[in-house]
Amino acid sequence: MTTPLRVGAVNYLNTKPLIERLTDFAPNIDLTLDLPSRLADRLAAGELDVGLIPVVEFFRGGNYSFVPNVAIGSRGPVLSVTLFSKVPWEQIRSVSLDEGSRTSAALTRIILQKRYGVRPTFEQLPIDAGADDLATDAVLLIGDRAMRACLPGYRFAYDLGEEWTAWTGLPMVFAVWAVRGGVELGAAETAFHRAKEYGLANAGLIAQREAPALDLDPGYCRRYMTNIIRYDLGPTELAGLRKYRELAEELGLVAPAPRHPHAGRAQ
Ligand SMILES: C=C(O[C@@H]1C=C(C(=O)O)C=C[C@H]1O)C(=O)O
Repeated sequence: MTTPLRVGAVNYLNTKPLIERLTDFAPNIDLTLDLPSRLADRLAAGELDVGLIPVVEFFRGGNYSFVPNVAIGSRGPVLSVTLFSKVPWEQIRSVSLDEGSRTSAALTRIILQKRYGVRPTFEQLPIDAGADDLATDAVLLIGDRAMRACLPGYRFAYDLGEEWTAWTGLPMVFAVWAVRGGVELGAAETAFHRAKEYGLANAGLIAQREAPALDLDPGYCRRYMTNIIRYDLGPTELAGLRKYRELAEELGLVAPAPRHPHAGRAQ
């Protein structure tokens, strides 16, 4: 009997291609779905062995590794990470942050402070709370609810993937399959790659199946998964990841990476 591998994935449309038939490819995987922020907390608490967690939490984790070449990212607009704002960037003084997010919550702080020179106050927006009528100047939404949100009371709808790439020229990586230190993936590692390949080859079918429950157009869901979200973690995505880490470190959002005394900065 193989020991079960406790795997947690995000319950958003963008994740479906990564988990399609995952448990068929590795029957020892025990898969649960949750918010990205909660997956990160559960992985840190040792309740999961592998989690599709926000990259900022990957950096905070210390002893994690990741499944190579799999990610949730974008290059340019991402369509599902939006800062709705009543005022332009420079005038934002208060922000509500989606409870499900950690990467984009930190990204919001980074862009506000490093790109626009402002340091607003932040509060958390509970996952079930409506966002139409908040007292804060801006509200960050991610995932499926960001894709559906219209929020006519907010003058601006800033796409943070688009902002990031326009600013840095690099892709943005939001989440990776993080593996807790000491966990051996064994044959399951192949399953993560097979599931991704299978899921991406069947993005049209996934879109058709998932769209009604999301109350979204199937063609829109298909193009989101096929043309907008980037599931690879290649050299340019890794460069984007390093840039994000560097900025997050500068703001004290993650602890500085331990560096070999004689080695140059990994770049
Ligand atoms: C692009 C997205 O990436 C998500 C954003 C995350 C975050 O902000 O912490 C975490 C996981 C990703 O699934 C999205 O879901 O909209």
